[in-house]
Amino acid sequence: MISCQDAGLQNIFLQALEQAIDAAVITDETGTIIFFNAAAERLWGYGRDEVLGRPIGCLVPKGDGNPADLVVGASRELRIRRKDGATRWGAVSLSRVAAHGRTILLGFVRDVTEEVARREELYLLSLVANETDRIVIVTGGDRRIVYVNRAFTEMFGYELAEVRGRWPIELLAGRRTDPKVLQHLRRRAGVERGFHEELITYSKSGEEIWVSTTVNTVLNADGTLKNIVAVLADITENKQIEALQRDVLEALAKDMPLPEIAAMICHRVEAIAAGVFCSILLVDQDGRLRPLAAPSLPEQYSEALNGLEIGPITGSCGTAAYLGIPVVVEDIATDPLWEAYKALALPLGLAACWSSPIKLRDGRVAGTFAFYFREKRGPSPWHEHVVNACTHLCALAIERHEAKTHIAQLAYFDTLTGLPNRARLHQLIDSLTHDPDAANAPIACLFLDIDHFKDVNDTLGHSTGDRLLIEVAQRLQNQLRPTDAVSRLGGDEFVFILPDCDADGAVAVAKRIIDALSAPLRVGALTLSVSVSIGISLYPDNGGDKETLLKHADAAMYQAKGAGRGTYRFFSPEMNRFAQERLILSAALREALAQDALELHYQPQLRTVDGKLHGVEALLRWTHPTLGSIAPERFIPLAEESGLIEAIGEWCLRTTCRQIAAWRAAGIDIGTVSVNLSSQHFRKRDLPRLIAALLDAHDVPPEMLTIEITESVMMDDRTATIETVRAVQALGVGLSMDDFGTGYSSLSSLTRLPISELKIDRSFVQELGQDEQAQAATQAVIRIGQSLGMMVIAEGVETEEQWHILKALRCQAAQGFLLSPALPAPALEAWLADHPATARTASHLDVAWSI
Ligand SMILES: Nc1nc2c(ncn2[C@@H]2O[C@@H]3COP(=O)(O)O[C@H]4[C@@H](O)[C@H](n5cnc6c(=O)[nH]c(N)nc65)O[C@@H]4COP(=O)(O)O[C@H]3[C@H]2O)c(=O)[nH]1
Repeated sequence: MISCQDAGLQNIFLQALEQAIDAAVITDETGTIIFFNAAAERLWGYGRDEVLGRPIGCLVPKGDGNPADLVVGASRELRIRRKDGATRWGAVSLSRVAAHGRTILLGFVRDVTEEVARREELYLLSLVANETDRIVIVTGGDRRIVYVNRAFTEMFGYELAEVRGRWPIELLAGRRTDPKVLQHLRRRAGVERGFHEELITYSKSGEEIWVSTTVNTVLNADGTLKNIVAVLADITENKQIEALQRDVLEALAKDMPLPEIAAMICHRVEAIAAGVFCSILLVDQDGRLRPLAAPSLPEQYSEALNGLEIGPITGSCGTAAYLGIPVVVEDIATDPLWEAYKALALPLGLAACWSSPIKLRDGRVAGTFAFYFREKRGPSPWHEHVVNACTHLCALAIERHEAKTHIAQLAYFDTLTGLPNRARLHQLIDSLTHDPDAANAPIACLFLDIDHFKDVNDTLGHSTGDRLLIEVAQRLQNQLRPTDAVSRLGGDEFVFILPDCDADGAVAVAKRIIDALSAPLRVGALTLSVSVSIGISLYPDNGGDKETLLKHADAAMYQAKGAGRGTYRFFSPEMNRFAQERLILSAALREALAQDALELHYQPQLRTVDGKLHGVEALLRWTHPTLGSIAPERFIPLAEESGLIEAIGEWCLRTTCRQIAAWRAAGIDIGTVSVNLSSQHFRKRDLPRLIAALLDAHDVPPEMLTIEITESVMMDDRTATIETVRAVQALGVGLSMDDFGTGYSSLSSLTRLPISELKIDRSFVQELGQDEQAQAATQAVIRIGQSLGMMVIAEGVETEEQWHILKALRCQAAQGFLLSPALPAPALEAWLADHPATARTASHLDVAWSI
């Protein structure tokens, strides 16, 4: 107990201690509690009776030490253990009092639990602000910086002291900062809560940093601005990748060549990912690596990889391409994948290589994208991020390149033979004739046409024709010097362009080509012999531009054809006239058809047995207003080439039907009328319908019409042709085989189609009486035709002798100048009137030679 000489004063002191706001605890020198005021009772939750006489240690949690050991005079915080088990914090100030030979310890304790908690919270918050990678900037209500965190200092290089009081935007914005974004920031900061912007900022040293910023506004209770809190993240690398993506897409849109795009990707990636050497390789169709870009690797390294076959243990790239998965080699020196190749990489200081396959949308591995490192290591997540973006970009670029190549292939190359096409040929001639280095150097242009190709197409079918063209193209290509080019213009026409080649050189090449093609070609199961006709024109003498050069070579080619085929001819000015004439004729023929200026003449066919009329052959005549009469042998091939032949055939059929109807109406018995149709008509399935409609429209009995077909129709084994011929025959119309014996057809093939009539070609007839073999051949044709139940008619009978021989050979009918040329309808009628002996009798149809 405290004793005091002045009991009154003692009492005052005790009252003061008792009523103190802070808890007051007094212990004696042994640490035993001798005083515990009311505030202490509240703080600890103990009544004083429960603690007086107990050691002071009972007031703090076990293990926190003895409060009596606290330094006297200093203020300390210690934990308080309350009676209810809760813990609170108290700030203790301790005094030692010595009087009357006794020493006591007086401790005042203030409850600071809330303060400690707030301080802890602040400490944690400061951790958040300072230990994060995010940059934090806080401004006051005047928008000037009051706080920046450690990340800010690390990123921008400014200490808090340097930036305090400055405006953040003015501090960080710079040359390339988007002014619009700055304007947004100024307008929204301090007004809106939680908005984002991305902008370029600048560090103290001037380094450009892309940041994404989130800005929050803190207001006072009265709504005035208290703080602005901006949290920034460095997105420079993402932005760099985005920029790279954008630039690659732009480059693609601008049609930048693939190697340039690849080099750009490498350069940019090396700038983003420091210490990396980039390499992009392509995988070709044979599974071989082809360097595309590796701008920072020595050229000889890329060259060494060129042509390397991909496989399961082929370094990083060859293996990645082979397996289709990324391959990480952290140590080239020891990794088995590099065993065979490390000697290439190690001397260059390349220690590690990580390669990823570039996969296209169809799953095909088109190439590899690789990172080489100088130290042994694998990729970081950031590297992976870059590579993911880049393999995607590379795939896009390669796909685009392939699509472009394919389009160019379609646009500039013939799909059948793979040779350059006409468009490419034009480009080539232009580039040669416009090359200032090769000014006036002669260029030879060789125009090739396969002889009788049409017959192959018509008789053996288009697929055989196509395969023949492929074989021919192959042989032609084998004749090329490295500087020469051969292209296919279409059909069976090929053009050679021989730079720096004079007339002698052109002859040598022409001969070589003719030779090369003279050996039989195997086309599937067939062996075919082909020959070519070649026209030669020379630049600049025969033409100073591509059109003229080609036109003149074409004209020369026609001369080569005319000279017996299988040979070559040089262009001469006369040929030009000939070629022009062909053009003029073609246009004039079209006009004649449109203006109904063509005519049909009819040549009588008489039976040899009694001289009576068997029928007539309708033959086309064209008289040009200035050029005069033009022979069908000139204009029919033109019509076939220009596609006019179909319309001409239709016109002939219509005119014939109309004429038959007119004769029938006039009571003139003309027998059958033969109309010549080209093989092209039989490829149209609507021919039977057309004939049926014309017969019907003019009320012509089908047996009065005979269609003359050529051997090429008979040999055409296309289903469409065979079906059309059969459908025409099914109408009741006769089918006559024209010019028999002049082409490829064999007698046995006669049975394939429902032929009712055979015409012996006039080349046989003209030899009758002079050549025994011709007579034997004619006889054989007559016999076989008749044995197949066909009518046999001889063409081109010009002499009595021929007529008598044919009669003796029992050829049933004949036509020819001896009897009558082809005549216009009125003239024919007059001829018939003048030759009453030819008049048909009712029984004559039954008369036929039999063998
Ligand atoms: N040397 C000689 N020739 C004679 C004699 N008798 C008739 N000729 C001619 O021989 C040709 C017979 O016609 P082709 O063999 O069908 O040969 C025809 C035929 O293949 C074709 N042609 C004629 N008209 C047409 C037609 O309307 N359409 C089609 N597609 N071709 C036609 O043109 C070829 C030639 O017709 P044209 O010049 O009219 O020539 C006709 C005719 O005038 C004679 O005694 N001696």
